[in-house]
Amino acid sequence: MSLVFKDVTRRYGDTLALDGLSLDVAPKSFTVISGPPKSGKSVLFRLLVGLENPDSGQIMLDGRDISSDAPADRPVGFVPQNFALYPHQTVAQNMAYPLTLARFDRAEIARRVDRTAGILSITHLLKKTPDQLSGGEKQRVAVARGLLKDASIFVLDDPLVGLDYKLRERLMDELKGLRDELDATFVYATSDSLEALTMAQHLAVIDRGRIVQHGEADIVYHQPSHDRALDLIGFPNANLYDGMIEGGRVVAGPLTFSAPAGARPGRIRVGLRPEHVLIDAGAPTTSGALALPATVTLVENLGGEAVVYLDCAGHSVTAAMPLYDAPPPKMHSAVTLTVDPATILLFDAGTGARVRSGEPMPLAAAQEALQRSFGTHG
Ligand SMILES: Nc1ncnc2c1ncn2[C@@H]1O[C@H](COP(=O)(O)OP(=O)(O)OP(=O)(O)O)[C@@H](O)[C@H]1O
Repeated sequence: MSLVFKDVTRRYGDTLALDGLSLDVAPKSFTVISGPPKSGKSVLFRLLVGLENPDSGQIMLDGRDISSDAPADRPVGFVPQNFALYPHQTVAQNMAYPLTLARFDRAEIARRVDRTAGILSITHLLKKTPDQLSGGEKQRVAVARGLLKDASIFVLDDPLVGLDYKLRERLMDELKGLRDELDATFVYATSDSLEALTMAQHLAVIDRGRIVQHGEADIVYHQPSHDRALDLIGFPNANLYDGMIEGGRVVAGPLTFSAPAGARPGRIRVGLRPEHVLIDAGAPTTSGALALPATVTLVENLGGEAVVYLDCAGHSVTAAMPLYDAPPPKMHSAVTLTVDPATILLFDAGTGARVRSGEPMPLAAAQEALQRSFGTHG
């Protein structure tokens, strides 16, 4: 079933929660919507399940606008962010509650509860009450309740928030398996970009009520079409510097390098992923690589890799380095950073749209790209 948001706007007083948001969700995909807190994820979902109506715009299921249909008439299952289980009811009763309200017959309710409990491995919990469950088990029950509906689209609003990492990882795997089993479309919101990258087949980056980029997760990570997508997706955060193109050179933060052919002079934003900043890597192997003296200000050792924060000519630089063949540098030590200019991303300083290297983007094209990334496809 195809799901399309078309120019959807939702305002609360002075707050523009959704700002003409457009998004095509691929049928039967596992689509993750990732964005910072307050970017509009929950509001978008409340509109989709019918708890609220948009001020303008359309929500289309298989080409039909459902934005004013009653929630019960929408083939959409919902796992909300804040779930509450009724303390005096058993897990089975908690799960069954929405179906009981919708006056399903008992046999059908029992069949669905058993099936969904089986899929989520909570059959042994069905007779327990919520106070006998761990945090992870409660979350699993809440997910099960949302999946009980006979729906073709399931909406999960940050359902793993607050769980410890191991449990989250396991539940993430299970949710992906569930999508396959139910053969439905899953739309999943998270403000954790690592979780987004781990889970997503399709990734939509939301920022201030708009989709800034939508595509395969790999592409969004490696080819961000907008500086906000680079900034919001990935850990550690990307390096971003405002700078200028002048006399055929880009100067931004600690980086100075030849401007791509035909790049127009003026303001520019420059982005660099931490894994593309090499520390004491020896003589550069690529011609034109930048060699920058820097001082280590902080090292976070994550076991297999280290995140190293540096000062480079008065600018902060973050590097991520694997630790398999070298230990991390010492605090306050002087090091040399190597950066291959081919890994540096350029963005229009005004619109934030990506400027492809070697292919300067005139203003009109940049604006068009921005509209596209804020538009249906991204
Ligand atoms: N009922 C409401 N009344 C007023 N403002 C609201 C209401 N619901 C949401 N907002 C505002 O709309 C914006 C988007 O909120 P939303 O809850 O969708 O963010 P979110 O991306 O889900 O954030 P989080 O990750 O923290 O859940 C926020 O500025 C929020 O304060």
